Amino acid sequence: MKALLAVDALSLSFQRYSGWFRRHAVPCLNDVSLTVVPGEVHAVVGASGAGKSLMAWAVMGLLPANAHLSGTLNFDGLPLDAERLAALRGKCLALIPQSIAALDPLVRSGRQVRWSARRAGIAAHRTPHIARQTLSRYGLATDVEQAYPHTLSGGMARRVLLAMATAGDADLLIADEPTTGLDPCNRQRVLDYLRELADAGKGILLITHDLQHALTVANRVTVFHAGTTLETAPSDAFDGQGERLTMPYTRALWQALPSNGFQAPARERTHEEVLSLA
Ligand SMILES: Nc1ncnc2c1ncn2[C@@H]1O[C@H](COP(=O)(O)OP(=O)(O)OP(=O)(O)O)[C@@H](O)[C@H]1O
Ligand code: NI
Repeated sequence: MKALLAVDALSLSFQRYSGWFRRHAVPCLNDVSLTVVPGEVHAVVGASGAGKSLMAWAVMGLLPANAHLSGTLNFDGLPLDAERLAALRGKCLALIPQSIAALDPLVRSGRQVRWSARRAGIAAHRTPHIARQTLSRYGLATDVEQAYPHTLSGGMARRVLLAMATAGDADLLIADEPTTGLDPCNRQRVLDYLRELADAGKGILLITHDLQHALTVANRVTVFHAGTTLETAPSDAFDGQGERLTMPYTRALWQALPSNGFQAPARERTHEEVLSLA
């Protein structure tokens, strides 16, 4: 099936000044590759600082000016250059950002969702209805529409971000840690909703720390480590002792889950050891 999103050999570094004139490049991503096809939830898992959010920002064209990017990004078979990104962002590609600081503190939640719908090209007279419908889908009552972000709990604010990203019915949704701070019931509800979107033909890139919960909805899982993609495996390969997983690091992640008895490796591996198949 044709990929909705194809990230190929993506590398990223930041230019930093270490003196008045001395510049050096700080590498953050190296040879990151993955695809998202319509109808799938593709989970991206990996430790904190592995580069998962940076990849999301790179796809959305939201990196700061000192970022240097190489490799290719394709959306629906065509290169995702700056011009195309500007036209598609919010309409065809949407991001649920990791931080709730992305909400505007001075604007009521309902209005922010209406703006997102408007940016996605929905006619102005339809946006109040769409905003209400989207918020209620995530269990947010009408009073949340009137609330400013600082009066919401962390979990409620996260669901407002989710409503903003989904109000425009984008084909590709990148959800960066969308369940952080949610209670188990709401967490599963959000994951199930992402699954429903995929079943309706959308492509979902689900960035998470939580392999166990990701596996309840994902078709495929890509494992990130120290700025690179180690392996992409189908969800059903996360089974037994992980015999169908290629990389020892992926197997170790699987075996360390509570349901597998917290089998921790004897010692932490170096990055070189993680990259090797031994
Ligand atoms: N603007 C920036 N300039 C320089 N380095 C940065 C910048 N933004 C992020 N980094 C670095 O890039 C690395 C990857 O960060 P990123 O936020 O993508 O990790 P992550 O996998 O999303 O982690 P988490 O699971 O904690 O969200 C980190 O080491 C971070 O310090
Ligand atoms: Ni992140």
